[in-house]
Amino acid sequence: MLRPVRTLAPLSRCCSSFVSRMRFVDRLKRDDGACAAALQSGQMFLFHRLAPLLQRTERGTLRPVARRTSDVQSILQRLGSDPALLEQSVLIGCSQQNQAQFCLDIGEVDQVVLEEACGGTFIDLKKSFFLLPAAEAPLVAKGQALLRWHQTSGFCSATGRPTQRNRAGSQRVCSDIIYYPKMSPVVIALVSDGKRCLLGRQASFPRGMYSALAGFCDMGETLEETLSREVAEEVGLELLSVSYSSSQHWPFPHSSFMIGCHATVSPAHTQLSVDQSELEDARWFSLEEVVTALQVKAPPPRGAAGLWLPPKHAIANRLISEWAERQRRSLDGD
Ligand SMILES: NC(=O)C1=CN([C@@H]2O[C@H](COP(=O)(O)OP(=O)(O)OC[C@H]3O[C@@H](n4cnc5c(N)ncnc54)[C@H](OP(=O)(O)O)[C@@H]3O)[C@@H](O)[C@H]2O)C=CC1
Ligand SMILES: [Mg+2]
Repeated sequence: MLRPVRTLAPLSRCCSSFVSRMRFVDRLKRDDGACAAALQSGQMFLFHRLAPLLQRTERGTLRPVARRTSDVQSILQRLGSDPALLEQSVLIGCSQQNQAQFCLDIGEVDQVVLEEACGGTFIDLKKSFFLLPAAEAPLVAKGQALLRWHQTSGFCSATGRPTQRNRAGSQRVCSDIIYYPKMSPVVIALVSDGKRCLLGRQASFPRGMYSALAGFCDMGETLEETLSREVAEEVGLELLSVSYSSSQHWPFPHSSFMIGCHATVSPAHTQLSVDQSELEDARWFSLEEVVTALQVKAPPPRGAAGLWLPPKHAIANRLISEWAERQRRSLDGD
């Protein structure tokens, strides 16, 4: 059963400005002239070979550097780069101040020279993502995903000819074939037997880290079918129920659309049969273990036991936190 559990409060609070920003972005996707004009007065997030330009904050976190397009233009001129590079910029959104936001990969220019000119450091997204503010990490991830898509979609898979992009970069075209940016749908679920929750780890995860079970949707499957199949394949259990929680764009390894759910199994059928080719381990964890792990801020030291959960930016963390909160409330009789 699908049951939306998240409300859209921020939309209703600033509805008119939200509507105008969304319509503005939509117009820029459709109107190349309007998009070119918006670029001139827009904000630019720079990348170097898909690594975003970031600055360190006093608190030890990172934040993306947004430069005015005119500044980027002058920097490119000063460095002797082709000003036509700006035409490769891709629209990623609109700021609260109604300024169009773009991203651009300047991989052709020497990284160190560019960092000095722009004031920041290009840091691999895998290393920086979890140090970015929750409000800005999705924008950086979206920019990287769109730039990657353009870098790998230069040719039509039907005719072999070069594809042409619109000004916003929201599509690429070869005669009458239109290509749109691609995402892979993934279902992720926190499975519970009523008292405990099920977490698994892949051999590639950092030491001690366990997460909710996830799997890519096969062609033709519903969300519920994907989840039932993945849980059966990975841990040998049959689901009783599935409810939707929330979703997230996930940039690793490429663009996935993560659909987050809660799922239950019968408390009478909880014996795990882990497919070792997919998971290194899967276990049932008590509420107490999960609550303790949610408070752990850094990975446990080498050799130390203890559960470590995915960081806050990951939807897995949200699902685990929701489950813990619900369990706590039901124990308190709320
Ligand atoms: N944000 C979050 O909180 C979390 C995000 N995730 C993300 O969810 C994704 C899926 O989880 P995972 O358990 O690995 O998935 P699966 O259990 O589906 O296993 C991954 C395997 O599925 C195959 N596969 C099928 N379709 C695709 C596709 N479209 N793209 C890539 N591989 C595909 C590949 O196998 P083969 O190579 O043999 O073809 C791949 O190795 C991962 O990318 C992971 O980063 C996972 C957990 C938490
Ligand atoms: Mg999986």
